Amino acid sequence: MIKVNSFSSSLEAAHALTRAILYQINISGTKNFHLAISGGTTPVGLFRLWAEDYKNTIPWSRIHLYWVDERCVPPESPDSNYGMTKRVLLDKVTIPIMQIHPIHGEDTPEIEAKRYSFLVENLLIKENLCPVFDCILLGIGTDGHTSSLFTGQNNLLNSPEIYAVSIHPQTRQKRIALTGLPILHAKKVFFYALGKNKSDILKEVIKGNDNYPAGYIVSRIADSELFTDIL
Ligand SMILES: O=C1O[C@H](COP(=O)(O)O)[C@@H](O)[C@H](O)[C@H]1O
Repeated sequence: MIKVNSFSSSLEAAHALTRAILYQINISGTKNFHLAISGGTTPVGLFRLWAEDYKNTIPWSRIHLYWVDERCVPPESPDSNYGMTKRVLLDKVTIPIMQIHPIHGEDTPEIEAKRYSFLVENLLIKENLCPVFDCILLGIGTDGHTSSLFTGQNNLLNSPEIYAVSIHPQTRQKRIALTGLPILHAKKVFFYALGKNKSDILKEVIKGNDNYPAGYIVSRIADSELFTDIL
C-alpha cells in the first residue's frame, strides 16, 4: 500500500519530500547515494528549492544523479528533462560532474537506451541481477503514466532491459524510460504529483489500478510514498 502524504501547498509538499529523501540519505550511511529523478514540470519547484534552501544541506558530494526518463531531444530543447534539471539545479549547486549521469536524448534512442542500461548496471549494486537504486523519484502524468511508461505498454513494465525506448502515444515522440523491474527493485520509491488536474488519476493510482503504469507500480511495492498538494 502506498503512504499518502498530503499538504496544503506545493511548497510544504516539496519540503516534506526533501526531508524524506534526506532521511533516506542519512540511513544509507556514508556511501554514495544513487538517486534517479524524473522530469516534466512537477519537479521544477522542488529542484529550485534544492538549489536555494537545501544548497548546503543536501550532501551533494555523495549523490550520484540519474534520470528516470528522457525525451529524445537535445539538452537545449525545452522538452529535455536533463536540460531543465541543469538550468534549475545543477548549474547552482556543487555536485561532482562525474556523478551526474544524463541520458543523451540527442543520440540514437535504441543505442542510448543500451548505453545507459550498461552504465547503470555497472554503477549500482544488483539484486536478482537487477540494479538497485537507493531512491527513485517518480512523477505521474494526468494519463497515469510514470517514467515514460504509458498505458498499453505492459511489455516495458515487464521488460528484461533496464532502460528501453518508448513512444508517447499522442505526440509519437520517442523516449528513453526506466522499465518496471528496476523501479520495483529500488530501496525506496517516492511519487510526487501536484495540481488539481491530477486528482482523478491519483485516486486510481492510490487504489493500485494497474490499468495505469503508475498504479501498476503502486500495487507491486509495499512501501512507496506519495507527496502531493491534493486529496
Ligand atoms: O513526460 C513526463 O511526464 C511525467 C509527468 O510530468 P509532469 O509534467 O506532469 O510533471 C514525468 O514524471 C516524466 O519524467 C516526464 O518525462
